[in-house]
Amino acid sequence: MEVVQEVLKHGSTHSVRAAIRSEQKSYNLVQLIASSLDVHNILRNKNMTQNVTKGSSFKGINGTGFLCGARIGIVAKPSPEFVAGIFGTWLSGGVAVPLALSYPEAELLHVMNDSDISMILSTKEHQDIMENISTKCSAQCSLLPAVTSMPVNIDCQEPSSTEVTLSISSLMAEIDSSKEIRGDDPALILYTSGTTGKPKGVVHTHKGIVSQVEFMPKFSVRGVWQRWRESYPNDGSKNDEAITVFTGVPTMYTRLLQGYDGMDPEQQSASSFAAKQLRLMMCGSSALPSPLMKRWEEVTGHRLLERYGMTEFVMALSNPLHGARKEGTVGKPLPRVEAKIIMEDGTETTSEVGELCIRSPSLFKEYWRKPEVTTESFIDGGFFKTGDTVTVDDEGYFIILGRTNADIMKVGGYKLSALEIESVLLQHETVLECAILGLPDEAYGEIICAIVVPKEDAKKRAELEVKPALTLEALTSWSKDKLAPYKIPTRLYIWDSLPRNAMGKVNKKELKKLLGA
Ligand SMILES: Nc1ncnc2c1ncn2[C@@H]1O[C@H](COP(=O)(O)OP(=O)(O)OP(=O)(O)O)[C@@H](O)[C@H]1O
Repeated sequence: MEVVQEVLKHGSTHSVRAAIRSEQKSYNLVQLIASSLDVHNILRNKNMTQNVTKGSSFKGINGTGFLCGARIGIVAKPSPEFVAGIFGTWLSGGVAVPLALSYPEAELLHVMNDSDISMILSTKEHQDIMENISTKCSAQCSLLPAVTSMPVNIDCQEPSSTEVTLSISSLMAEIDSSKEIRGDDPALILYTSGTTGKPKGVVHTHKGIVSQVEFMPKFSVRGVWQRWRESYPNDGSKNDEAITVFTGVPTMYTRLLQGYDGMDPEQQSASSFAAKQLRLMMCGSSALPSPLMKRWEEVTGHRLLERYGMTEFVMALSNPLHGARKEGTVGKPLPRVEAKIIMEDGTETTSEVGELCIRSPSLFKEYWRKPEVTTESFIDGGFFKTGDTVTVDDEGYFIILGRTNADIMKVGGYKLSALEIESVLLQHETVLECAILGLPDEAYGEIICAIVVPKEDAKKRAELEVKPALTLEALTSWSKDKLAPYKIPTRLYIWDSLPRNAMGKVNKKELKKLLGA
């Protein structure tokens, strides 16, 4: 209940102000909370209380709220309905499981079966698909009610303060009547990207969520550039609802640059101008290669602020807002986050290479139904072992060398970081994207394999000349003065694209299996 109570507290003071803007409409907290209560009533009227008590198809955990911690799947694009769906679930004592629309059916079913979803709440546009899928995992389905938006001209029809106080207190009365939900109870199960195996359900508590906020819009290259240009037309004016902060994953910035390169000079200039006006641009979720960071700065004037996070604790390390944003690093621990590096022998280091361990107020509670994995993931003192190999520079900025079991290659006695080699190859004029992985080898333990996606113009040239866009010989000779001899790839594949998951990450474990076979 803690999260909802926090929202209600804000609702009492900021209820008439817009809390969310979506597709040119605004929604205030009273509207969101009222809609959450509708969701609460839908859940209540579905006879779920009875099901929980009888222990039938409805599987609850703990004894909190009338849903007793049953899992409710939420299927909606980023919208007020999504937020109301989550709040409604929490008001009812349920655990919300956001289901990504970009997941293929098999992955969606994995998540639904793994988290044992009792009910799916979806918006109308996804109703048919979800009703079909729900039959395959015996979940019930219901529609998320549309949230009423604020009148366009809020000055004319602003609700009176009495109306607002009444709305808030009647909502409070409803909520207080449900069983108590504690800060330590599960609130949300987020699934990891599945970069290194099947996605795991990460359980976050009400208390953990109160310590942070997050929102992620749908991504479209043309849409993003257009939104920035509309925000800041190059006559120097500024739109009232201008975007001021943008955050994305490295693949998004690569795609945005591709989109930029395809524009005519006039549109390029309008786009650069608009992007320059934003206050801040951030990047995270996978390594931001230096060439990409530099090119982005040339085009938009923004030195991307790189951060490091995981589903398990959301954000932990960050370059500073004010101060040096150092390329190739993810900065230092955020306030109230503690980070330490543990070497293979279990000792702590402040300068060597080792595994990053994090302790933070936003740390998750456990992996869903994986008690052994949960136990193995923590060390004494409640520090979480991230599985990432890192080091620190002499100013205390953390450098991510990669996932220990996917990005760290053991080649003839050397431990090499795939991320470091990828960052160098991206400087090659032909290379648009690349992935480096270690393939098993009898003599060396592993050999370095590069998969390269060539840039469009290089691809076209190669097709015309009927030869590969890049050869291993050419890459080797180009790499000689940039990489130590033992870091130069000895196998090269040229592909049209890299298989990426919903977060834009490459599953190297899968690729290794594929190429090893
Ligand atoms: N700025 C960054 N630089 C390099 N790597 C990063 C950065 N930010 C996040 N990461 C990587 O992303 C991981 C966290 O991503 P996420 O929680 O989505 O799980 P995943 O590792 O992609 O998938 P799974 O845990 O299912 O295998 C981190 O452990 C780290 O490897």
